Amino acid sequence: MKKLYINGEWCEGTAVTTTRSPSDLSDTVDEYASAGKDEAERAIAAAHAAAPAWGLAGVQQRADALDAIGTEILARKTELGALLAREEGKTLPEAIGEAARAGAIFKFFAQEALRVRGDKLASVRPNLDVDITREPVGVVGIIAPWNFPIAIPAWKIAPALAYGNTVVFKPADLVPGCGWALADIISRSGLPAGVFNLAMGPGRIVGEALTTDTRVNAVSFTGSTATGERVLMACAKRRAKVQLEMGGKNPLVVLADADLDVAVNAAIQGAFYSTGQRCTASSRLIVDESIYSRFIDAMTAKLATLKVGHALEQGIDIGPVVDSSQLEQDLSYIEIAKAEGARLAFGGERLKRATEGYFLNPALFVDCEPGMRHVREEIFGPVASVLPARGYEHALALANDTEYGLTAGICTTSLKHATHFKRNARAGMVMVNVPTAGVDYHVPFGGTKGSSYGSREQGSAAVEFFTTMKTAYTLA
Ligand SMILES: NC(=O)C1=CN([C@@H]2O[C@H](COP(=O)(O)OP(=O)(O)OC[C@H]3O[C@@H](n4cnc5c(N)ncnc54)[C@H](OP(=O)(O)O)[C@@H]3O)[C@@H](O)[C@H]2O)C=CC1
Ligand SMILES: O=C(O)CCC(=O)C(=O)O
Repeated sequence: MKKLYINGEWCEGTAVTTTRSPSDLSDTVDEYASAGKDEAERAIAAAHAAAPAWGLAGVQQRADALDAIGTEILARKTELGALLAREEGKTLPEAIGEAARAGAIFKFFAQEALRVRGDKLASVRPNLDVDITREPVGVVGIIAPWNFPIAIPAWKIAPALAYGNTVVFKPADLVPGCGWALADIISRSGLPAGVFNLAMGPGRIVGEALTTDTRVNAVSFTGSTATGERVLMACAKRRAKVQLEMGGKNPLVVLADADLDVAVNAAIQGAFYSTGQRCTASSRLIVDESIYSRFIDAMTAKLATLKVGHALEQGIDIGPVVDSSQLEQDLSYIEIAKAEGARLAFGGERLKRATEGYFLNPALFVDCEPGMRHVREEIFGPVASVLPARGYEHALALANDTEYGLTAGICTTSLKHATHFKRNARAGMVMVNVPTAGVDYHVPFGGTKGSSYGSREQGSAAVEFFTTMKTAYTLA
């Protein structure tokens, strides 16, 4: 059984979680210790005790530890990718790519640790100097989702440690294996005891402890809107710093002048790769009516060539849905869409394969209307809705007609429309002729409206969340 990591030691939990591969329910991935209230409390206490010394540790020590973590992840990316594919159901190439991304993130923040800047200004009063410096926030609680079980923890843990904070990390209960593997690597990086702690366990116990315990100074969360709001309320009540990345209902606009191959590739990758289980997925395809039928024909032809199957099998394009409740959610939205009058142009049915798993044929709904539930609500599966648009202005209005604002994409050969869309799409990230999903690791990530709350993650923007400013006045 894989254990919890608290105060530099591997320890038992109060329960055991057994995980199975969504590609093959007879394949038991492993058994993991699950923290109860006591272990969550011990992890928080360890991070709290370690915070003052780590906050004052030299930046070289932080940079060395992060670089060592990044090096080991990169050296073992194939093995980590195989674990990820087996546990979460992403295809092997996607999973290896995610592991490599996590390694690159640790290496990026190893360098960022050396670049924390301050400022020095003349005072408005005589004989005074003013210094502005950044300090660690203290103890950071990290609550991660299942859909990027290595990369998302990496982009929260790496900046937290780089800027001198201590960490209690709670992976999603569906994917403790990836969280454990990351913790195992971190445990060998030379960090002092208590600086990093792994508390696998249920959200309602470990997650709640992180959001309500006054010793946790900041919480970084990615997951559903409902849980995000709960986390926000608990943190706001005790004035803890909080950062939320939640849902998306991302539009991909395809204009009349788009290169059809580019548009179809962007739509297929953005909507269906990673089984559509990405907050950046293009779940709304908004297509100019003059190329509407050509686009749908090309999409259905391409969809018919995609292979859905076991995540570890060679040549598979789309792995299984992560678990039975996500599959139920996907299937129920497929029924809702049919009942709403959308036309199912492709897929939508459960598929049988050699192993028993949660395989779903990607679903493409066409002739959708903006008010339909499946067009407005996040499904988080391989289901996309096509809406016809009457020209650019109408397409932009449809794109912005959502309570979310994570990513927005456009396929066009017109510089004028691409430039206008970049300025006017109400989203935190805008893509031109590339899929809405799949982002770089060294630039800010986050959305507007209902998708995000708090300052941006990733890149040099991460310093905002993981540090606090101090202004010092000195008599010269
Ligand atoms: N935007 C995104 O990136 C993601 C969005 N989602 C959306 O969320 C839906 C449900 O997925 P699900 O995994 O259940 O998402 P959740 O929001 O429930 O889970 C995200 C994280 O929050 C934890 N958590 C659960 N309850 C609490 C709580 N009361 N306090 C603090 N933390 C808590 C979870 O722990 P535990 O796993 O133990 O429950 C997990 O680590 C999906 O269908 C999808 O729509 C899901 C994943 C990512
Ligand atoms: O699209 C990506 O690269 C990142 C997506 C993501 O962070 C998410 O789905 O939670």
